Amino acid sequence: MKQYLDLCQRIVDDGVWVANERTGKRCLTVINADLEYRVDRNEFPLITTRKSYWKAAIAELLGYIRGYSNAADFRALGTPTWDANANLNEAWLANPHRKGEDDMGRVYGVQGRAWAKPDGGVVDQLRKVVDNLSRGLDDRGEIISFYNPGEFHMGCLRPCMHTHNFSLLGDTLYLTSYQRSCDVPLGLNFNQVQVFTFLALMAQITGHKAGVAYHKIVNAHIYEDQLELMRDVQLKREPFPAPQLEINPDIKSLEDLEAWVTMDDFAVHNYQHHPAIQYPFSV
Ligand SMILES: Nc1nc(=O)c2c([nH]1)NC[C@@H]1CN(c3ccc(C(=O)N[C@@H](CCC(=O)O)C(=O)O)cc3)CN21
Ligand SMILES: O=c1ccn([C@H]2C[C@H](O)[C@@H](COP(=O)(O)O)O2)c(=O)[nH]1
Repeated sequence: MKQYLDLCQRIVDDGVWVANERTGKRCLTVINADLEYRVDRNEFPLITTRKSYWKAAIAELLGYIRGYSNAADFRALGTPTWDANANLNEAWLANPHRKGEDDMGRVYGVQGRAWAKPDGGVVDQLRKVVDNLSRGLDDRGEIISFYNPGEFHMGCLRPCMHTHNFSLLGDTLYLTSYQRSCDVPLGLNFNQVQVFTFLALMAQITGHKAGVAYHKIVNAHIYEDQLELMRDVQLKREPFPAPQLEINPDIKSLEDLEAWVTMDDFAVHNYQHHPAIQYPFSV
């Protein structure tokens, strides 16, 4: 929690105002942040200085793992977080590649599970990583990348957390995740949960111990209409100790994640938090 608050304070103290054309808003911005999550100690990096809707964050991750491309599928899993980008962004609404209500296009999980090959067929990046790790192999390229510039025009948003790189040291699995753009009040609250949970789940289904997850962020920002709430409310609060994440031990394979897992297979223990803060969301 301290590293999150330090980053928020750093943006407030040292951030530079940058105009963002896509949203028409200004963002207070810093470049480069390195966060670490101790999955080995089960220190779940949930924000405690406001109520965090962690189930929605895990639902998003599960949707990416399943390769979803439709906001309705995300809603069915338990998160409305893709509704606005799928249905309220003018540029995407006018895009001829959009296949109707709720379509997100070729974003995130579509690239992770079905990256189109120029010579036909698709690459299932996640399947390859799971198969290698399951037999104890780290080929130094256990990478899942959602960043496909050749298909940006076919999706509602470029991926923000764009690359997940897994590593094996002995029987311990590590994850390094890269994020190009981070809405610190809203997005990071979710992304921390996702990086932690992704490592915990991958360790569980490939039969390894979970180690540390490293989260590398390039552009970390607070939108102008979020600043007051962050500076004058959230940053004035004292954090509570980290809670713990419990994952149903019956989840043993990628097929389990695809077929039957729901948010009921996740529980958080000892989550003490301050009251919710509703931050404005920029589409
Ligand atoms: N501007 C922006 N920020 C983001 O963080 C973001 C995007 N756009 N677009 C793509 C996804 C969608 N994400 C989202 C979208 C909404 C919330 C949100 O409204 N969170 C609320 C409540 C969530 C709930 O009730 O389930 C929160 O208080 O955390 C969070 C992340 C993260 N990403
Ligand atoms: O997982 C996510 C997804 C999105 N965001 C934020 C970061 C930015 O504020 C917007 C995306 O806008 P771009 O113009 O494409 O950078 O969404 C996030 O923090 N985490």
